[in-house]
Order: sequence, then C-alpha cells, then structure tokens
Amino acid sequence: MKRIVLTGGGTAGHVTPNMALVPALEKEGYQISYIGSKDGMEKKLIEDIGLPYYGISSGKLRRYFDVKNFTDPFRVMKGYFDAKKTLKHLKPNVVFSKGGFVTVPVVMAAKHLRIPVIIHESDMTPGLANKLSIPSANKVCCNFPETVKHLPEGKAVLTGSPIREELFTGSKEKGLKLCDFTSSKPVLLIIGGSLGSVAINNAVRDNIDELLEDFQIIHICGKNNLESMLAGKSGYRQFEYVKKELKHLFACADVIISRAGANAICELLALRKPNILIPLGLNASRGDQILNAQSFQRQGYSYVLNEEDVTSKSLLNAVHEVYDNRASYVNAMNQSELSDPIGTIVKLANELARK
Ligand SMILES: CC(=O)N[C@H]1[C@@H](OP(=O)(O)OP(=O)(O)OC[C@H]2O[C@@H](n3ccc(=O)[nH]c3=O)[C@H](O)[C@@H]2O)O[C@H](CO)[C@@H](O)[C@@H]1O
Repeated sequence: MKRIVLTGGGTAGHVTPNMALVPALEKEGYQISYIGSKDGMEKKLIEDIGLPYYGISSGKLRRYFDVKNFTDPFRVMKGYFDAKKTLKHLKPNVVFSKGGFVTVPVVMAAKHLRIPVIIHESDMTPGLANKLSIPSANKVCCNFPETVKHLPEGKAVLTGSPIREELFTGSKEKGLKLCDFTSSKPVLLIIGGSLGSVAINNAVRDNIDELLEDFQIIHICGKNNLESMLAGKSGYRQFEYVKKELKHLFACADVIISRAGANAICELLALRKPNILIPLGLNASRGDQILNAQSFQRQGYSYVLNEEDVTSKSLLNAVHEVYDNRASYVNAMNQSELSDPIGTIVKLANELARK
C-alpha cells in the first residue's frame, strides 16, 4: 500500500486544501497520515475527518521582535527531531506540504530521509515557511500563474488550489433553515478568513441596522468574536467558525464579504458567488491578499474595498453595487475555466512517490 503524509497548519488556509485532497488520495489507494503542531487549529480539523494525526513541537519564525523569538528556535529544533522520528515510523512514499511554520521541519526531515516532497503555495509570492522549504522540495505547486517566476526552474507546477468537493453540494434551503431565515429577502454572508477579522466585524456591526433593512445577514466572525449584544437579533446569525454546514451557508448567500485569503477567493470563484473583498493590509501581512484581490478585481470577479477605505458609507455602497450588478459578476466568473487541481496534484504524487 502507498503511504502519504500530509502536513500544514497555523490557519485553516493551510489545512483545508489538504482536506480537499483526502477523498481522491484514498480512491488512489493511499494510506494517509497527518503531521501538524501539537495544539494548532489543524489538530481539531484533521481529527474531525478521522485521519491519524501526529503532533510535533512547533515554533513561529517571526520577522518581528517578540520574547518568544528566544525560545522558539529550540521548539523548531525539537520539531525537526519529532518530525524525523514520526517519518521514520510512518515510512511514507511521499510528503505533501501545504505550508505554515509547522511544515518546515517536516519538509527538511523528509529531505534528510530521502522521501520525495511536494509543497504547495496558495499565494502570489511564497511565504517565509515555504521559502525555507523550497530547497528541500522536489516540486512546488502554485495557485497563480504569476508565482511561477518566483520559483526555481524545474520545480514549479501550476496546479491551482484544491477545493473541498463537498462545498459544491450545499443546499440553499438547508442554509436558510439553519439560520431561521426566509427565502423572500436576500442573504449577505460575511467571512473574515479562518481567524475572523476584527476590522470587518466592526464595520459590519457598526452598520447592522442599515444592512438589515435590505439583507438577512450570516456573520462568520472567528473564534471569541461573537457579540452577545446581537444574539437573537432578527435576520442576523453569527458563527465563530463553520465546518460541515459551510456549504449550505454558501449556497444560500446572494452576496459575500470576505478577506482575500487565497483559498477563500478560489472557493468564491468556483461557487460563482458575487463578492466584496477586503484584503488584509500591509500592516499585518506581506501584502499577498492585496495582490490576490487586485487580480480578482482585474478579471471582474470581485469588488475590492481596501481596509483603510472601509467606512459605514463605503461598505453599504459596495454591498448594494455588487447585489444590483450580481449578474455581471457571475457572468465574468463563468468565463474562468475550472482547472483540476486535485487531479493534477494526485498525479504528481503518484509520479514522485518512492517505490
Ligand atoms: C491572516 C493570514 O495569515 N491569512 C493567510 C491565510 O488565510 P486563511 O487561513 O484565512 O486562509 P484562506 O482564506 O486562504 O482559507 C480559509 C479556509 O478556511 C475555510 N473556513 C473559513 C471559515 C470558516 O468558518 N470555515 C471554513 O471552513 C475557508 O472555506 C477556506 O477554505 O492563508 C492564506 C493562504 O495561504 C493566505 O492567503 C492568507 O493571507
């Protein structure tokens, strides 16, 4: 039997693409195991879908000052030895890494043990963890054509991002029922990335009464971000993080406000959902969401609102503009070809897997 180790963690964007590969890998006869950090959000997500999970020690590699910078190098070193031990035990034919800090020691240990490694970069330019991993990888999959030029020749493979098949099986009726909504008023869904977004949450809540005049609102606001004052408000439902029901909530949404994380936007495009993107700014990231959002705006898929331009007025305008012109957004999205990221990655794994 062929064995594969999947790794990735930190935020859901480094986990859901791995989850998307699972059914196809199982069909191909792979025995799948997962390596993540001991207590990251990936642990719960992966255990929930029934994969064997191996936690290793992990530290964040920060570019900025933090007291933890002095203890984390030791955790990363320990992570390397944990990863080596786990890989020796699991003996995979191939490793697939979706990125995030926990994956660096896994990829390096795999290289040391001569296990072929495929890594995947969802964003336009490689993040720090993937940059450190690229020299140890056999192939580097990417989501955007623009990324290929940032990768070593001979390693880059343009695959797109794997999207969970189940997201295409949502039911509008089930979504409305879950929220106790009617079918006679449009639904606005707000999703702030896998960790939520305080800036987006505040902008929505500051405008709640105006927005509720025309829309019913599903607000996925991130862990610990529920607002108790709004609990039970008619036409408004809030969730911290949504797992199995996400497909139904997407199905009943007429307009979506989202961060511009690479996976989230690929899902919106594949599901043909008219959307407003509020990318994470340069103060909190290397600016990849800004590039993601600009690319989607250029292609006519999205309306982009920069975080510093979000006001009560601009947000309301954007929602109405996208809702009124939803047909033209859907039309533009219909021009995009759906590639086959899952099929391409599984084929690559088959080709590289150590015999
Ligand atoms: C703050 C941060 O570092 N953001 C990065 C992170 O975002 P983040 O982790 O938010 O990643 P994405 O937006 O790419 O993906 C989020 C994933 O979580 C899922 N989801 C989200 C909420 C929920 O309740 N349920 C659920 O299932 C979404 O459907 C999606 O599959 O990784 C992305 C991909 O490398 C980057 O583009 C982002 O810049």
